[in-house]
Amino acid sequence: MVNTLSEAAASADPPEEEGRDAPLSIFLVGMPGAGKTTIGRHLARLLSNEFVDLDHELERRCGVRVPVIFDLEGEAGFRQRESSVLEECTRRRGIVLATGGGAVLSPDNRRLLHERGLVVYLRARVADLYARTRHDRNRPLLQTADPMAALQGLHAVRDPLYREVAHLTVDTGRVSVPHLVNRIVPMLRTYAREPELLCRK
Ligand SMILES: Nc1ncnc2c1ncn2[C@@H]1O[C@H](COP(=O)(O)OP(=O)(O)O)[C@@H](O)[C@H]1O
Ligand SMILES: O=C(O)C1=C[C@@H](OP(=O)(O)O)[C@@H](O)[C@H](O)C1
Ligand SMILES: [Mg+2]
Repeated sequence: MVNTLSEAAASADPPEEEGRDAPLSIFLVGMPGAGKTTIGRHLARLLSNEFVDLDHELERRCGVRVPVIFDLEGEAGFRQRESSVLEECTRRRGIVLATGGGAVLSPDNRRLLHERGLVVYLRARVADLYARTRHDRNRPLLQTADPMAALQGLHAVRDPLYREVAHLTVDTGRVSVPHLVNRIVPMLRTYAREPELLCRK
C-alpha cells in the first residue's frame, strides 16, 4: 500500500476522461452510524464537490432499498454489487464518497480506496453508534435482538481494517456534524499541501 496522498495520486489509475492532475477524491469509511453519509454531504457542499453515497448509488441502480437487496440476495449478493459500484465510483476524481460500513471487508476494495483517493476514517465509540442507529430500520445487520452486541462484533472485526485503509482518522464522539466538517477541511488542506506530514492512522 502507498503511504501518502502524493503516492496515492501517482499510483491511482486515472479515469479515461480525466488526467492525473484532476483533484483527488475523498473517501469516507467507518462503522454504521459513524456519520459518513451526513458528514460527506456537508463536506462536499463546503468543498463545492459532488457528493456520492455508495449505498444510494447502489439503490438507484437496483431500484430497491438496501434491506431488499439483503432479503433477495443475502449479504454475499449485496457485497458483490457494492464492490462493483465501488470500483466505478472510486475512478471518479474530485468527489466526496461516503462508503457503506462494510465496504472495507474486501481486500480489493481496501486497495482501490487507498490507492485512488484520500481515505478518512470517521471513528466513533460503539455506544455513540448505537445511539445514532437504534431507531433506523435500514441497516439489515443491526436488525437483531441485541444491536449493541452486533455493533461490538462488527467493530472488533472492522476497526483494524478502517485503520489499515485510512490516510486520516477523525474522532466523531460528542462533536456536532458542522464542527466535525470544520475540523476536517483544514486537515484535508494541510494534507494536500504537505502530504508526507499527515500520514496518520
Ligand atoms: N457527529 C454526530 N453527532 C450526532 N449525530 C450524528 C453525528 N454524525 C451522524 N449523526 C447522526 O447519526 C445518524 C447516522 O448517520 P449516517 O450519516 O447515516 O451514518 P453512516 O452513513 O456512517 O452510517 C444520522 O441520524 C445522523 O444525523
Ligand atoms: O456495515 C455494513 O455492513 C453496512 C452498512 C450500511 O451503510 P452505513 O455504514 O452507511 O450504515 C449499508 O451499506 C449496509 O446496510 C451494510
Ligand atoms: Mg451511510
